[in-house]
Amino acid sequence: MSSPRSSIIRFLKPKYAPTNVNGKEIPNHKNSKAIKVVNGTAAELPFPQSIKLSKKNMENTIPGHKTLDASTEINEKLIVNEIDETVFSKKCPSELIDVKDEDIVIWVDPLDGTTEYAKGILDCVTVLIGIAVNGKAIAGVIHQPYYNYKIENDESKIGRTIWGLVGLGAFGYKNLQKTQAEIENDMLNRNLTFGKNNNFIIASSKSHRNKQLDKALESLKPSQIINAGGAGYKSLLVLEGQADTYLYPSPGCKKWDTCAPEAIINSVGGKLTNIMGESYDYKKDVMYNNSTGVLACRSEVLHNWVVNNIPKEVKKSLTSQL
Ligand SMILES: Nc1ncnc2c1ncn2[C@@H]1O[C@H](COP(=O)(O)O)[C@@H](OP(=O)(O)O)[C@H]1O
Ligand SMILES: [Mg+2]
Repeated sequence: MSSPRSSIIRFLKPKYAPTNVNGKEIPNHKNSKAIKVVNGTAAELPFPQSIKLSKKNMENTIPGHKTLDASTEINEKLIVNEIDETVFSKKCPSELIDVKDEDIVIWVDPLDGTTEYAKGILDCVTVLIGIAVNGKAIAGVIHQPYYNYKIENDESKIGRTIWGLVGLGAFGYKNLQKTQAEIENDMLNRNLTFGKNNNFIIASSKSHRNKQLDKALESLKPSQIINAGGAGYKSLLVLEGQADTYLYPSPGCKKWDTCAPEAIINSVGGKLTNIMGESYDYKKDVMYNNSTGVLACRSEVLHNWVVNNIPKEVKKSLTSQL
């Protein structure tokens, strides 16, 4: 049997993946001169220099708008050489041990929550690294470089890294301390009903609001709506139970926004798909846009309910644009 070090799990350790981008490498937002705001979006950000990618990564496919290609010179100082042995202390699921490099595609968003970053709303900023095998989101890293920045003066305590692997679980986040059966039962007990006021919380876009979203919210009638920036951040709200659902019934999110969140949420028993309940394909030649929206829930029961209760005209408006 192959050693776990030759398996997919090696991408989740700092040596080969930018999992260890800590607050020190992310420029101090207040002193950064590199930000210009163009049409509400930050341009000329000091990324991707702050992402550490080893040359080894370059042998895999890393599609994306803000990513590096194989010819890019990488500053040696940015390459992480230390090994995080805690990752290797976990057992790689047997079906992933012998995955071939050519079947792996890595989707990187070096800065998710761009609009919020430009506005200084720093909790929402994440670095996303999603690993797909044969088109399926299998493993992911969400790094939140400014986590705790409002309450913590000690720089070493600012920032955190959450990672997950389907078949193994997720690590580095505040676990709900409930079994998946308890989470599912809790949702069943809420008796969600179409068009009635329902006891659940939806997180959705702060900076990309639109008619489809408003229409869906009108029908689902959640008890609370959290408007927050970033696909990574909203996925963390779902992972940690601050929101029950992340819903974005609109095109705009890209594969690099959802690959890592999908893998992490799926790895704990939740589900991230398009609004029809279908998983996205993360092969290297796919369209970058997630044109049929995003729906993530920590509970599969809730996920099914939302899929079945998103108004037909909202679904139609997305599929008719394909
Ligand atoms: N209508 C739209 N146009 C462009 N990008 C969009 C978009 N809707 C969502 N996105 C992208 O999806 C991610 C999550 O969006 P939101 O914060 O609105 O939920 C953001 O990634 P980036 O911040 O990496 O650009 C954002 O740019
Ligand atoms: Mg993004």
